[in-house]
Amino acid sequence: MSREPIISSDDAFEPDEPSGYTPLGREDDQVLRPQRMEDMVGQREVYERLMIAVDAARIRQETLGHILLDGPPGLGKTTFATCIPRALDVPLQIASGAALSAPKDLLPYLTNAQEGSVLFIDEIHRLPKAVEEFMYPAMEDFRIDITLGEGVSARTVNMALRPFTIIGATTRSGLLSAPLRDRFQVREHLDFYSHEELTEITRRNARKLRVEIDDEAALKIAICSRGTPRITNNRLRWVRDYATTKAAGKITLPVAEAALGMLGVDPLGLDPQDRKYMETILRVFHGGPAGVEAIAHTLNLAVDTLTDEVEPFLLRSELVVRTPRGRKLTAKGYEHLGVSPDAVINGGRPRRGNDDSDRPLFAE
Ligand SMILES: Nc1ncnc2c1ncn2[C@@H]1O[C@H](COP(=O)(O)OP(=O)(O)OP(=O)(O)O)[C@@H](O)[C@H]1O
Ligand SMILES: [Mg+2]
Repeated sequence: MSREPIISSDDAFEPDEPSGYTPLGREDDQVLRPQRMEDMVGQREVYERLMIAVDAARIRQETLGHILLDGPPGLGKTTFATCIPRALDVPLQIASGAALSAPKDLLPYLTNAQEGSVLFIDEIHRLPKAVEEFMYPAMEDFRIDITLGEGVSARTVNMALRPFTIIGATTRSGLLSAPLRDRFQVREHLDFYSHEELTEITRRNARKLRVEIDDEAALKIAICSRGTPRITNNRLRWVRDYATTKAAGKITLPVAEAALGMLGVDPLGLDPQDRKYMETILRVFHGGPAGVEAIAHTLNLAVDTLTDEVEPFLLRSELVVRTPRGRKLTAKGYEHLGVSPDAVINGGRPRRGNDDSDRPLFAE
């Protein structure tokens, strides 16, 4: 089997390389992304199961079964998908479901796939039906049917492929058709990270960015990260910038609090967009239930942005619930906005006759 990695393992970042070079801007993304499976923090059960599958494939010198990773954005789907081929020491090709509009777009990836290699298809729920159906025999039997010519002279040629692994990633596993979903031998759901896990990610990444950070400050950044490592990294970079300009480079708790306060991040880690979403349900829809399209239109946001990026963490935090009739604030949601559910009638104004009728619904 020919196994030349496209991503070589020697571009892995060495945290203690003595160059004194401090990476800046977008390069940080690559620096902060774990390069090996062992560097991944959290998702322990998913990690253990994937490692068993990877080790078994390696020991038996077999091709790894297809893997589907789903979960909200920024939780590590792409990171797992790039670490797995490294662990197997096999090449990786990367494609996006949105860019594969016809079977011919997928063809080069399939024919280029070396034996045992990995083809990562991001946003796999965006594959058109025709491409999906074209993939079925490729995934199951490692062969494809290609139609040559048109009309009466058209004929179908059956072409064999080298056995390879597809890793699919999606934020919307519900949109995947059952036949496609069933062709993945391993299906893993990534969930939000705990504060402890995000604290560990903050500490490790502060070392990589060569910035000093207190334990309380690391915990504060973790709590303010909406359970999401990508947000942890963004918050850490912002707090580092703030510390560089305002606090001689060291991240202490007051520095982290001041920097996060400037971003409008509240004690639960919600950002202004999260609060605007909750306030819209409260003010415009009287606490709900409200349809997601109506909320999205009011906020001038795409429905996908709401359902994929904003809602999962708020649902998970039990600030909002999804009911058959739409989204509703929970008691915890009202409490977080500093409003009593009883106050929300008559178009969001306090109850008539209430002594506090001039009291604003939102604490200023
Ligand atoms: N388990 C982890 N340990 C440490 N850092 C992580 C972990 N998972 C993710 N990260 C960090 O979070 C960033 C975002 O992760 P990643 O790109 O893998 O998310 P994703 O699930 O693919 O998101 P999207 O759905 O938006 O594509 C990574 O660059 C990495 O730095
Ligand atoms: Mg990704």
